[in-house]
Amino acid sequence: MTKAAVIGLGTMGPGICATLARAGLTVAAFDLSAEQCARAPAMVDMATQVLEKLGVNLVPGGSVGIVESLDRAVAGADLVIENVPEKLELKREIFTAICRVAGDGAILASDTSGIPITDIQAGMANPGRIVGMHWSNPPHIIPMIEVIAGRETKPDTVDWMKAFARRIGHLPVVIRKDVPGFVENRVLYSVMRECVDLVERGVIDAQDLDTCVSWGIGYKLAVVGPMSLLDMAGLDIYNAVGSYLNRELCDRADVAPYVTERVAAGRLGMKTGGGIYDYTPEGIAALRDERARKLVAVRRILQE
Ligand SMILES: NC(=O)C1=CN([C@@H]2O[C@H](COP(=O)(O)OP(=O)(O)OC[C@H]3O[C@@H](n4cnc5c(N)ncnc54)[C@H](O)[C@@H]3O)[C@@H](O)[C@H]2O)C=CC1
Ligand SMILES: Cc1ncc(C(=O)O)c(C(=O)O)c1O
Repeated sequence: MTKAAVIGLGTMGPGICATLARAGLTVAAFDLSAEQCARAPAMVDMATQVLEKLGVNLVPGGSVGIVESLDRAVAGADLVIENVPEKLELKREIFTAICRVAGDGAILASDTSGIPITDIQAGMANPGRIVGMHWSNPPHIIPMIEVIAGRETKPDTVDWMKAFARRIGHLPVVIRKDVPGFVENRVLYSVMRECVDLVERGVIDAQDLDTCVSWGIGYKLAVVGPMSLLDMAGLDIYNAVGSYLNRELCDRADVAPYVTERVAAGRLGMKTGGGIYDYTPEGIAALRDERARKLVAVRRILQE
């Protein structure tokens, strides 16, 4: 397999392109926005530099080209990765367009954060080749990729995706049931819901919460996974603490005003210069560099 198509060049697309090219693939990328297409080459270069620092397997000959249409990107591709916004109807529109152009043998993947693959593939041509390929941000640094089969996904497609993830130097995890949010985001969003609730209720301020979690459970979980941590702490401890604490945890089914109010005000975070914290363009560049450097250093240790 040599050609991949990446549809969508926002937060995730450029890092995915760089990772594929690093593995020797010819990548054709497309985004509806001319502005995103214009900024993409610099973002791909930044990710490529990080991959060089990581020393991730280099297969010579890879490249990334930005093309002028989805059809041009998808034509002749062995793998297509959809990376458009998290809206089911939009993703279905994109997959319908992809299926019109893609070869019968092409694998069609969605980087959806948690929309069931079954819902994306329903009614599509040759749905057995459609699979979830959920990367984590930043995609060129975080190696774990969730592989999710929808109801109609062929087992061969899952096997292919597992092997492909390894081929590009990543770590595939097969999610056995096509549940909303899969696994990573169900865990992440339960943590995020509790964190937002604690800050919103004034139990702790945002900066101290980040310190508490990053240097506490975040640091520990990077080395000791949750199931192993239960054995390390003792299931009796979990049993005792959970017996009174579980009923106290945030269980809201909606999104906290702490978030919805900021979204309504256009304060989306780094992408708008401010969200929970405020940022300057220089500060964002410095943060991105520092975070990439630290993530690379931690990944090197964790891979020992
Ligand atoms: N941001 C994150 O941390 C992660 C996001 N994801 C998922 O990946 C997908 C993409 O997420 P982001 O990159 O963050 O979104 P984004 O909003 O940053 O980028 C989406 C890109 O898609 C483009 N686009 C919109 N409609 C299009 C169309 N019809 N044809 C071609 N391009 C189109 C937009 O111009 C934009 O550049 C979403 O499903 C998201 O849930 C997955 C893992 C992590
Ligand atoms: C806030 C948030 N939401 C979704 C994702 C994802 O994995 O889809 C991430 C991420 O870190 O990748 C995220 O931070």
